[in-house]
Amino acid sequence: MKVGIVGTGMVGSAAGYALALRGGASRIVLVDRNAALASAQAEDIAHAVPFAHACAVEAGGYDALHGAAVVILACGVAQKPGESRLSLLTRNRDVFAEVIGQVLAVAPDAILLVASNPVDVMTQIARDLSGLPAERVIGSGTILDTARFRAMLGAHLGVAAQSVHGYVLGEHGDSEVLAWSATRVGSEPVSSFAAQVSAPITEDVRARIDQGVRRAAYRIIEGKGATWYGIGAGLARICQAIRDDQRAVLSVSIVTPEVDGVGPVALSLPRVVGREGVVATLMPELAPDERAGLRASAEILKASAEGL
Ligand SMILES: NC(=O)C1=CN([C@@H]2O[C@H](COP(=O)(O)OP(=O)(O)OC[C@H]3O[C@@H](n4cnc5c(N)ncnc54)[C@H](O)[C@@H]3O)[C@@H](O)[C@H]2O)C=CC1
Ligand SMILES: CC(=O)C(=O)O
Repeated sequence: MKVGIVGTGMVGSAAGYALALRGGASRIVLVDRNAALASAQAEDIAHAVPFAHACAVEAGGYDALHGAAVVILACGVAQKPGESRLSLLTRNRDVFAEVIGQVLAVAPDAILLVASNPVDVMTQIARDLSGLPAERVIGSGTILDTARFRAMLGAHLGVAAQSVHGYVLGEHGDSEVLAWSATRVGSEPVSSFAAQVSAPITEDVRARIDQGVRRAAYRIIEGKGATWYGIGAGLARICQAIRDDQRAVLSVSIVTPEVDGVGPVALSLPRVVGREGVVATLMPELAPDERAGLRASAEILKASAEGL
């Protein structure tokens, strides 16, 4: 499967590297308005290939995206320390207005995989600009927040993150909702598992994990200027689900007709991802406070999109 990446800064290059290591693509094409950067990133990633899976890595102009099955959009500006994701909106909207027509001119059948922030509203913009069906314009959404939740909860419980089955819903951002009530570890509800391993989820533990997940990007950006490894791996994971028609349940963002009376709005819910993009959406059973949080998150995102 050929995967294009437009925007080859920290996120785009990390996605390319993760794709090469995981074997998520047979051909990776890097495009950036800074052509020298795209070339250098392609050459560097290509040097990881002998240690990983067979794939071709190259840089080029938009014409090199011809035949791509997925095009990752990681172009535009990123947050500075203390900045919110939503503050990037008008700047990245202008970038997408320039980029998406050029992508679709050569790769009209590609699934668009949006990473640029604020990723939910950017997904809605990409959908509007492209005219593609909603299920083929996928935002990475909370795939990263879900990974952070699983990592932190797994560490608290002393269990592999892979055995934690829980999701972060709504906005990839400040209003996101950790769906504690729908979380299981192995086959057990999280509270039952926590009691059995003597690691109870007290109010303090819950608040620490909640803030740890919600504030992760701010913390990491404060320390190293940007985040890239987690999202790079998440983008590669989504590509694998598409390439292999895995029907994997991932928390990703697409334009959704209605969430608790609010919509249409792009936000994350657990969704089944396969070759055609998102093929089904699940609404977890949530506690009343989580449900109210999800509705509030949807309202914030809808207002941001309408404010443009
Ligand atoms: N969805 C998520 O979970 C995450 C999203 N992000 C977002 O990803 C985006 C990229 O972040 P970074 O890679 O750190 O930024 P970066 O500044 O390192 O890279 C952005 C790249 O986009 C390119 N670019 C800008 N305008 C362009 C245009 N019109 N056409 C082609 N290329 C263009 C730039 O030349 C640059 O190489 C940001 O919006 C950031 O907030 C970052 C981390 C996680
Ligand atoms: C920057 C960003 O969106 C994140 O790391 O969550």
